[in-house]
Amino acid sequence: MRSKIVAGNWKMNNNLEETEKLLAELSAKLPDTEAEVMVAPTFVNLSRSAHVLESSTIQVMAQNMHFEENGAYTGEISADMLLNIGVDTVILGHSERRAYFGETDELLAKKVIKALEKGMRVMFCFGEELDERKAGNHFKVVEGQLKNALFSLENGAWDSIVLAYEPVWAIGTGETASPEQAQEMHAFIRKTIAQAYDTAIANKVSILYGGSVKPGNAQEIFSKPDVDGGLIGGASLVADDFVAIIKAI
Ligand SMILES: O=C[C@H](O)COP(=O)(O)O
Repeated sequence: MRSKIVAGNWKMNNNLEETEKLLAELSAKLPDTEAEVMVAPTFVNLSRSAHVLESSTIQVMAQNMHFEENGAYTGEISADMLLNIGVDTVILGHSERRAYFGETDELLAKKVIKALEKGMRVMFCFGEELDERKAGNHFKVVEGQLKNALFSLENGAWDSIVLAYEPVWAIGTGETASPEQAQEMHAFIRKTIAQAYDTAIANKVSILYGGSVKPGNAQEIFSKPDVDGGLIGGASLVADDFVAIIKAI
């Protein structure tokens, strides 16, 4: 059975003091849930967050990592460094990494392979731009992103993959995909995986939706059969909103 997951991507927000405050608030208000709850603070606050949440059910993720073991890569962080501070899940392929830092499917494939080789879990993000949807190319774009970055993985690798479909036009814009649009794409993603691998793999992978999920729309989006939770940006920075979204699942 695939897991339900609610994950907060804190992006480049919150200093150490603010991060600790948010973690404390979240820990105090965390509802009883069968869903996995995760947060991804910035790199500078990651070690402290992992320490604070050591005995919590809230998991800590990194927002990115490099595909090499170590070496002369100024500004970069390796898988081993993350594991060393107790972080074993990494977000890869976020549209902001693709758009502002030139991350391609080919580069992401290398990062995914390295993370899996190290025994990490990968939350792989992908999704179409507005012009691609308007042109009716969204299914093709999404299929291409999956194929280029993930479809050379062996069957067993899918146990460590979580997918996050994030239509770029819905990220931070307040414009959410309708629950029907999310369901349509998630069902398509599952079908595409079933064709490339098999139905058992397609049915066990968690597929999260991301893009302007808020307390007011979470329940309807999460009620769709192929939506297994959400990757939340802005609303995960406000403890009460994030908690309301966790309750919605
Ligand atoms: O990683 C999270 C997504 O980019 C969604 O961000 P958002 O909830 O602020 O639209």
